[in-house]
Amino acid sequence: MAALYSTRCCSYSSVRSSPPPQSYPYSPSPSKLGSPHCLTFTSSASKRFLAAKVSLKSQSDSQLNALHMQPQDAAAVANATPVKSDTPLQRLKDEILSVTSSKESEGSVNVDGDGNESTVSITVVGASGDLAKKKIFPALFALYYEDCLPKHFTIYGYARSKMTDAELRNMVSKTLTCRIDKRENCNVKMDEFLGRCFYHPGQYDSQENFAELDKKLKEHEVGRISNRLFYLSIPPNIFVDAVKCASTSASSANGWTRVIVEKPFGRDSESSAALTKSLKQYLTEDQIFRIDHYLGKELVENLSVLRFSNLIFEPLWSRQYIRNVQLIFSEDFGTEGRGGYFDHYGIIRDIMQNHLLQILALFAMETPVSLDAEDIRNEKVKVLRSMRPIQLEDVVIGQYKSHTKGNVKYPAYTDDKTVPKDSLTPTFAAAALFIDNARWDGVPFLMKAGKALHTKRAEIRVQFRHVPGNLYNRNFGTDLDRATNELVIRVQPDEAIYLKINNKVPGLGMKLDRSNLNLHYAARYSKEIPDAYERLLLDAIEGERRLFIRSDELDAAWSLFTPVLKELEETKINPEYYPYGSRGPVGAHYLAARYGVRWGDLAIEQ
Ligand SMILES: NC(=O)C1=CN([C@@H]2O[C@H](COP(=O)(O)OP(=O)(O)OC[C@H]3O[C@@H](n4cnc5c(N)ncnc54)[C@H](OP(=O)(O)O)[C@@H]3O)[C@@H](O)[C@H]2O)C=CC1
Ligand SMILES: O=C1O[C@H](COP(=O)(O)O)[C@@H](O)[C@H](O)[C@H]1O
Repeated sequence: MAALYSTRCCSYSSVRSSPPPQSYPYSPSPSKLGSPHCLTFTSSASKRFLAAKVSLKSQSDSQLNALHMQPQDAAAVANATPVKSDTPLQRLKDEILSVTSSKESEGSVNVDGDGNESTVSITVVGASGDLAKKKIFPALFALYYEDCLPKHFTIYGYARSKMTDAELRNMVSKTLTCRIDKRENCNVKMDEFLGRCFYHPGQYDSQENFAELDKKLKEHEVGRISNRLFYLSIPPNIFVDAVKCASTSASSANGWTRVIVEKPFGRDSESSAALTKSLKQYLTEDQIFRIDHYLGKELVENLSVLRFSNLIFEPLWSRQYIRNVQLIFSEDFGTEGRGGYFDHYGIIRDIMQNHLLQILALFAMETPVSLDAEDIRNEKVKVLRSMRPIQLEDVVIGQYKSHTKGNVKYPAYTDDKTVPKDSLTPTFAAAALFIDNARWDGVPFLMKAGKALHTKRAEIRVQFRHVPGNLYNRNFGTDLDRATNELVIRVQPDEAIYLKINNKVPGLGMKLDRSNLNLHYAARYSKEIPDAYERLLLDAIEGERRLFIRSDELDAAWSLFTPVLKELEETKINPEYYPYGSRGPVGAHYLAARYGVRWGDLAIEQ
């Protein structure tokens, strides 16, 4: 369960610009801020308290509300002299006590019921690789810098490459950066952090090597309750071997063991189901944290806040007012260096089936019962399962070709040595999707994703319907589309949420223009936005599953895309070639036009 305002006590939560409202169940006292110990209390106890309060709500709303409970009050209730068992107060007490004790071994507690301290060991499997260097170690350092990691933690790198601890530290140190807005003691913190990083060389399919790792982890855990997180930052063909060895030879004996799995989770329904089945031989669903790093991005996380905590959006969030929704991803670089991987997957599997579809599900879901991970994921699955099968004619694919600009020659996709010269793999795709439910019936959700385009951007564009009988129609000439409102959620770069409205240009005449009501993050918030991997790693440590993909979500996502992917591949559809650095194939415009849509990112004023 997660709260709208972070319950985390580490300064990570300082991203918010104003304090939580008084009615929120827990505001950390200043003395707790920054203390690694309080991670336990804020994230676990207040969540459990909320769970207890929510489940009791139906019994006696007014009486419970009258209690004005805070976690400290909850603790007081829990310690109070027993009262008659049928009163709301006693029931609340029972609930708090039972929820607190039942899942203790699961949460990121630092102290168990008997006062024993626990420790978290994080093993980055594939530590010598690109993702580990680029994202995982820097994110772990950022969490350490922000005092978000538990007091007792150890980080192990594991890979086949021969490296000493010192060499790993040297490698990692080159990738660490300080926050732009927080540099105080950064070098000291870096040294401290590196001192907690170790390396163990080993094969991914060797029980023996993982048993050696286990031995080393135990030395660091010095008898404390051991919680272990394995991050699989390795190619997918070795996921199962690594999971088998980690779970049988290096899982925790007395705490939790969790495994973060990176995408790709298969390449179609069958391979994904096979992967899930294999993983579940060694892990329960609760132990598997399938990462989609787009879910950790600030503005994606904010989608629910925008929808469910502002009166003005949710009433408009349906076919009645929304004409179309656009999910746009573009990168201004190609697949250079990753061609081998990419050619096996293509842009639909790389971006659409996961990142864009996840955003779509969050955007379109019904109001969840609560912010609990299962409630949110239940609603997302419903959306995915309500989606109409994608028709081949609703998909456009493209591949970038070489282009010379000035004196620079940009390569074609197939110029990459690891890509077959005759590859038809799409580096661009656009698709029209539909959700056949009461809320979204008939509303096109247009997706567009591409590599080697003119810009790097990820955004959600919501185009609203025309104002019926608009008194000012004549001010817009024949182009009524220009008069419709558009909400843009710019996920990256330069995060922003802006709403295009019609406005009178000041003056004696009646001239209208379109202006933006603009929430520009850089202007509004002085804090640096944490990288998605920071949020996701912290959630995995805390056992928060809301931003990870459940297996039924994954199945539903693959069921939607597998048939059309198969059709594209079996019929060997030729991609439309577009120059490196361009806006992509014109076919995307024809596709949009078929549904009366104009891509929002083409407008002059964006
Ligand atoms: N890089 C990125 O930006 C992203 C990556 N991912 C996913 O994250 C995972 C890791 O990505 P990335 O770091 O780029 O991967 P790498 O190709 O860099 O591989 C990671 C490590 O795995 C080992 N390895 C590589 N190939 C093999 C092989 N064929 N057999 C056994 N071991 C191998 C290597 O370590 P050693 O030789 O030392 O054992 C390597 O350093 C992958 O699943 C990828 O799809 C997801 C999103 C983005
Ligand atoms: O998962 C992936 O994401 C990256 C884009 O991530 P971003 O956070 O930099 O926007 C993409 O380049 C890569 O192809 C894909 O596998």
